[in-house]
Amino acid sequence: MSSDFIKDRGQISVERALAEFRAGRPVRITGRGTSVLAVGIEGLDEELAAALERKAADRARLVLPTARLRRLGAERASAGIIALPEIDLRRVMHLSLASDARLDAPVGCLQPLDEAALELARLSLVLPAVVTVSVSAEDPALADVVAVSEDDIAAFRRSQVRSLRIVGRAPVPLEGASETEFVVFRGGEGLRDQVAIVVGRPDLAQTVPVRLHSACLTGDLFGSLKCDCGDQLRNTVQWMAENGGGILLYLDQEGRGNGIANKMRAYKLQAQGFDTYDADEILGFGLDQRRFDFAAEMLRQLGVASVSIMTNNPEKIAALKAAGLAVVDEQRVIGRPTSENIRYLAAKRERAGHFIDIDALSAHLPPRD
Ligand SMILES: Nc1nc2c(ncn2[C@@H]2O[C@H](COP(=O)(O)OP(=O)(O)OP(=O)(O)O)[C@@H](O)[C@H]2O)c(=O)[nH]1
Ligand SMILES: [Zn+2]
Repeated sequence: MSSDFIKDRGQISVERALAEFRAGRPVRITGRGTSVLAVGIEGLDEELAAALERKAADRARLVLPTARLRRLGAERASAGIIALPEIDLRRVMHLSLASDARLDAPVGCLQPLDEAALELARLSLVLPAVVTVSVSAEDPALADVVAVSEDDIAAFRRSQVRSLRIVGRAPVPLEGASETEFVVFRGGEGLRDQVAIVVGRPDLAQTVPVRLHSACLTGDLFGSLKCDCGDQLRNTVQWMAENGGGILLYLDQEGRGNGIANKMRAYKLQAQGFDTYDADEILGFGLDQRRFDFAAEMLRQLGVASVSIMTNNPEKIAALKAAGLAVVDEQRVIGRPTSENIRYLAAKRERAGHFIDIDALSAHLPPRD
């Protein structure tokens, strides 16, 4: 395509690669004079496995993140690979996903481009488990496979913050908050636009109450009893409307940034007794994959410099401070405790240091029906 239409070739090639990964098709990753074909395990079937093996210049590799390798019994500081003499689908799925799986081979060090393949999986919100095979860069049969460079993958998240821009805004009266404006940004994390909800008329020259709210379909929309997000969302808007206004950032970070499909996989594991963080670790996710640098940029573009942040999450406070915003004070945002979410809230406090008073919450648990 002519350069008239292409402004940021690198960002575009990553966006195309994300679409391929989500469709379960392989992508060719290039860099350091080498090339690999990479495919997320969700897209793997017998036919694709055989095609990869035909193209492979050496043995296929299953690339797994630190969290998953830890679950398999290998304590490591970085991701690693398990060599695949043959791409045996049953073995690949078991090693990548089963909650009772243990290592059946030594873990090797990442080979060039393997980490880029894993980052592509994370960015495309599929399971963070990838099969890679080294291939020759000149193979004509790979001409129609979407190619992307290792460097462009590594730079993508930063470019998404840099390119963040307002693409639309309009008044949307809400129940209990009639003077509200939705401001839509393109860029940031996730695969959809981000929305800043300006409640009332906050004086941007003063300290502005703000909340960084990660999207939670189950809680925000359907009133899930498994978390406190829906209450936090509505209570925050209500409080802002009654107290001089504020800004709620509604961020495309479903599932602590892992996406709704992975959150449902985690919920299925939670139904088997795992807590919210162990369930994520079984799937290969660390404690919390989210970043909030782009949220700070959204506030900056809205003209906010000094904030009173409404959260229990120390990571969010630290992120706004690191981005240079003045965090003047913090307000806790607590939803109703339920017998289904009290363990989730306790885990956030015990394992992620959230400022949640579990004893006070437990005292208000509704009687078991
Ligand atoms: N992976 C995973 N994500 C979850 C689970 N329960 C809720 N979430 C997600 O957790 C996030 C909660 O977002 P927030 O309420 O903005 O943030 P927080 O980290 O809880 O901190 P606060 O600002 O104090 O609420 C959303 O992305 C939810 O989809 C779970 O069990 N597993
Ligand atoms: Zn939730």
